Amino acid sequence: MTDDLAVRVSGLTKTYRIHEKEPGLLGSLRSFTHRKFRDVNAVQDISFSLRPGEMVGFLGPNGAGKTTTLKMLSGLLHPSGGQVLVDGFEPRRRQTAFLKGITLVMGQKQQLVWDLPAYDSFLVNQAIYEIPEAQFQATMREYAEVLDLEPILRKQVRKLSLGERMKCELAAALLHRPRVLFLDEPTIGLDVNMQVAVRDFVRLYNERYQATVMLTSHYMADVTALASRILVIDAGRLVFDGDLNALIERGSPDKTVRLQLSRPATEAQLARYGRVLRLDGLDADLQIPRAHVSARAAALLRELEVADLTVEDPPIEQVIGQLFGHGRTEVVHGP
Ligand SMILES: Nc1ncnc2c1ncn2[C@@H]1O[C@H](COP(=O)(O)OP(=O)(O)OP(=O)(O)O)[C@@H](O)[C@H]1O
Repeated sequence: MTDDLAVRVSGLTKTYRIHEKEPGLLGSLRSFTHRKFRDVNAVQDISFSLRPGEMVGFLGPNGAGKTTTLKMLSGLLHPSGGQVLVDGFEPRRRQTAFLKGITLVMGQKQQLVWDLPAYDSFLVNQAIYEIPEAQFQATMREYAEVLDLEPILRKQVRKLSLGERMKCELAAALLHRPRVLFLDEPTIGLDVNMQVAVRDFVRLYNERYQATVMLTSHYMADVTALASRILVIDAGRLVFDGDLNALIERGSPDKTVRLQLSRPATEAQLARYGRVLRLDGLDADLQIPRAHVSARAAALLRELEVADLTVEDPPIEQVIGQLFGHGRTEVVHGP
């Protein structure tokens, strides 16, 4: 089957059926005769598509359905409804050609063998994915250089730091040079330097191999650095699909203007331009509606003695929080 899209998802749904047991011994006994079930609608009727080479941030609060979606896209879970094509294949069939074209990296799970050096796990993956020796050597050289793996390749995985291990996990997961990457919290728990190393590697891989990347992360810096398009899922439903900037505009009608004054001003003076969020000596932050920012900034520069003025969007975490707060159920498409 051929498809010019890397990922095509239509009406994707996953319902988990969970067994509910009443508490206590009596509850346990009763559950033998009267089994009670409850359905959890983890993913509800979501549709979207990704073009080859696109990098997309997949955001949502805890329990929103991100991991469930990524597992269905990788063929680890069967959907309860809807259609999925990844790289032209139906993931649930887990055909060899499909598996050779994708990868799923889960920051909280590891595939490397704990008691062996990472290099041995790379050899196992070479055999599983039938990677020709020359390509294996070339890829190893490339990844070792970019991720600085040389000093850690021969150490037992259990002796590596979390960041070192994550770098090896990524290299192992990308050894077969997949075209589609599903990355579920690849930087979780890493220190800032390691987060940047992982981020840079993903960006380089995307550029070099035109790979499609779908990424979840609780670190907004990952998302803003890698993805310009964002999908937001909340309670199993897709509530936003569009440009990161459009999301910021929609989620927050205001901008923050940061001022450094060269002569003090009173709160009342500043309040003529916008809501005063902070006034600390010569430093002040004003909240100004987006549509008025240029005119008010010009007036501030004209009418007060300003040493420096910057205009900032609110933090993306705040924007997303506001979007969820609205409790939207239909997909909002950015431009
Ligand atoms: N195996 C399972 N059986 C029953 N319910 C499950 C199972 N896995 C997940 N769920 C439920 O499905 C919903 C979605 O979970 P999922 O792990 O996909 O969310 P998530 O967005 O990845 O969350 P997080 O950011 O916390 O990892 C949650 O309500 C969760 O409790």
